[in-house]
Amino acid sequence: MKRIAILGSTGTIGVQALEVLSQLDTYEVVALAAGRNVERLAQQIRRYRPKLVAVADDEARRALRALVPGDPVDIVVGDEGLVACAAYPSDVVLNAVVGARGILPALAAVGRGARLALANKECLVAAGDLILRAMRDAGGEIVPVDSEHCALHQCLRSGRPEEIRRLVLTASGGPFRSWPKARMAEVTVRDALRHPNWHMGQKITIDSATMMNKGLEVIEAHHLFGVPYDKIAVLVHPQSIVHSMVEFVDGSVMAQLATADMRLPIQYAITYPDRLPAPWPRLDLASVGTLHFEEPDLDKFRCLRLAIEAGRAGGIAPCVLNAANEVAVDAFLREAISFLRIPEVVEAVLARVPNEVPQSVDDVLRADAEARRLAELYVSKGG
Ligand SMILES: NC(=O)C1=CN([C@@H]2O[C@H](COP(=O)(O)OP(=O)(O)OC[C@H]3O[C@@H](n4cnc5c(N)ncnc54)[C@H](OP(=O)(O)O)[C@@H]3O)[C@@H](O)[C@H]2O)C=CC1
Ligand SMILES: CC(=O)[C@@H](O)[C@H](O)COP(=O)(O)O
Ligand SMILES: [Mn+2]
Repeated sequence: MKRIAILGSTGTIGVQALEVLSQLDTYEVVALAAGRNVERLAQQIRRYRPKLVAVADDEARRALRALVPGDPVDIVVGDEGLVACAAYPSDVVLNAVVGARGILPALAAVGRGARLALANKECLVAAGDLILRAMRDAGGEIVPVDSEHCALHQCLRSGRPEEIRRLVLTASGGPFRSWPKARMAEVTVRDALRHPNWHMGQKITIDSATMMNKGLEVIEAHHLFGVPYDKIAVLVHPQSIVHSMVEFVDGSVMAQLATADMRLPIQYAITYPDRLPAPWPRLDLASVGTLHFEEPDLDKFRCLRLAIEAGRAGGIAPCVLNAANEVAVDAFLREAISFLRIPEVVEAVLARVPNEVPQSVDDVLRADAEARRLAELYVSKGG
């Protein structure tokens, strides 16, 4: 049996991961971490019998303990709890928490040489250089769960870095791909939460609607595959069947295709280098008929442009972009700001924080906190 810790076990990725593990039957779930959904976490504890669980705070711990009164499981809290779950002895840590909260557990996992199955893209955006360095120093590894990066990982299995001409990340374009720019001022939370192809948590669904998700993924790809920004392209593909492609120097293009089902990348990241049979529906290209592609509109989707610029700027700019975006998305979901204010808040915060190269994770966490403070100020100005 291999041992696995799942961070974000109550979220959309976490729940699908436990479903995948139930079918594999060769993994022992040793640790689970979640935020405040203690009812779902209690069910998971009863079924998977982890040794350690983490929840967001003491209130959640009390509520969880009341639901599993006689269970021997240890319950820890907060960011220290998340790190304790990542540090708990295991072969694989699946990081599927949302947001920059994923940085410290990612460092804890790769820093002890474990495999990090990575869904939490925000940690690489904010602290990619530090996480990659910690991974190399400890001999750990990262296998991406994000569907595009899982696709690229598969396309690159037999390739050498010097053979890559460019990575092509596909993007669905989100629910507003075909809306005229003038109509974007009318976007409601309900509209933005209607992703055309994927059922995901609220934060990433809004990121897909602004196309910030694709910008974060460009930065994620830069770190994961060590490819410079001028060799990473974004191509809109509304069907989300081609999950990404690699163009090689001789003109060959390798693509990975599959139905839009995250159980595949989750299983791949856990079992790699093994590719195991799976029960989910297969791709039927004859019934799909035609695959459609188009260029992204960087004028309509300002978040995508901002993210690419922050990635190219490097230093703490991607961390600042990410933190400001988290605050702005949260405010949009609370209906405190409009959809079009999201890029405005991000751009204003980026302009206020001087860029520098972070030397340590403390530098990153300080920049994250400062960007959040400024973003809250812009949000409180309303609009
Ligand atoms: N969903 C998808 O298909 C994809 C997701 N990703 C990435 O994976 C990550 C997770 O996404 P997704 O599953 O959609 O998100 P969800 O919102 O569905 O789940 C988020 C998880 O994080 C947990 N969490 C929230 N706050 C805390 C906290 N303070 N401490 C500990 N845990 C906390 C939540 O716990 P609780 O609910 O108990 O509060 C939940 O388990 C994101 O980074 C996303 O970008 C990447 C590609 C695809
Ligand atoms: C499933 C997954 O990996 C998401 O990141 C997805 O790609 C979002 O779709 P968009 O292409 O609309 O951002
Ligand atoms: Mn993705």
